[in-house]
Amino acid sequence: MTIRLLLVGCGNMGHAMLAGWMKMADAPEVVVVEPAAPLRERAEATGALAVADHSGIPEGFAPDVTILAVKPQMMEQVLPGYARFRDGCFVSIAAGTTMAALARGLGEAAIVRCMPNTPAAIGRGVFGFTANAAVTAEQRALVRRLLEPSGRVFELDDETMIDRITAVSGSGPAYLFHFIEALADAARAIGLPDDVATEAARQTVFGAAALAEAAPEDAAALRRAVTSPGGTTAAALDVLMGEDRLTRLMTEAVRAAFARAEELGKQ
Ligand SMILES: NC(=O)C1=CN([C@@H]2O[C@H](COP(=O)(O)OP(=O)(O)OC[C@H]3O[C@@H](n4cnc5c(N)ncnc54)[C@H](O)[C@@H]3O)[C@@H](O)[C@H]2O)C=CC1
Ligand SMILES: O=C(O)[C@@H]1CCC=N1
Repeated sequence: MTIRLLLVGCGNMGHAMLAGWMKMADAPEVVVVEPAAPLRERAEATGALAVADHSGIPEGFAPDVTILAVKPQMMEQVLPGYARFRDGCFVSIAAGTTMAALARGLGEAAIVRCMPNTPAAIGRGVFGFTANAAVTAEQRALVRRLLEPSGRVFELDDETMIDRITAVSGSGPAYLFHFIEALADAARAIGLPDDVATEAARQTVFGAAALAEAAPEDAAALRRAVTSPGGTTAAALDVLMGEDRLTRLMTEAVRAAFARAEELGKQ
């Protein structure tokens, strides 16, 4: 049976998920609500029907799943327009927005909090999700059917885990993108031509990530295989690993993201 989806908000993350769904062999029927005309056009190019607000949703469209993909700060004002779809299940992807806040806007409803990431657009996402007590086994299976083609799915039994995974995989792609920028800047700083610096940094991250996925060894073993005793890598790793510098920096960054998710939940 074709899944009927209502996607509310088709910005960066909403569109990434939409792109993933529309590549599924049994692609769902999707109605998108998005106020920005260029983003509606982009959504329609995938095969979805896009409307500017909830009053434009076709009469009789009864979504199995309503995905709430607006900014956390918008959620409170957006929810009342969708409470009428509570025969289906709701999936919020907003960082921080709590189950309690979602239930205040939607009433007694089956609600899933999910944290995706943008590589979902190419089937390489990471998703954490947690469901409230009203979500049936069928609805849970439906959510998995929607997420699994787009990446790795982790069901987490405690809502606070969603704020934690937000700080790791939700925000994580940005950390890696910044790593590429930083490596390219460092390459320029030691005199590589600009275009070589940019491409060498990008390709090194792609190659290393692909190898980390394909090789049977774990990351530590792969790192050791690059590191000749007394060689160049050891000199660089002394800087990164000395006093656990990079681990401490990553931990500080991830803690900041987690704290922000918790703060967003209190607004
Ligand atoms: N960007 C990312 O990598 C990730 C984002 N998220 C979450 O996804 C949600 C959306 O984030 P982004 O896509 O980055 O933001 P965005 O700003 O790109 O997308 C939000 C979209 O909602 C639309 N919108 C505003 N008011 C609306 C309304 N009343 N009805 C329907 N649509 C409306 C906006 O026009 C915009 O296109 C946020 O809650 C964020 O926490 C979660 C995981 C990763
Ligand atoms: O930055 C944010 O708040 C959202 C949530 C995870 C990724 N982007």
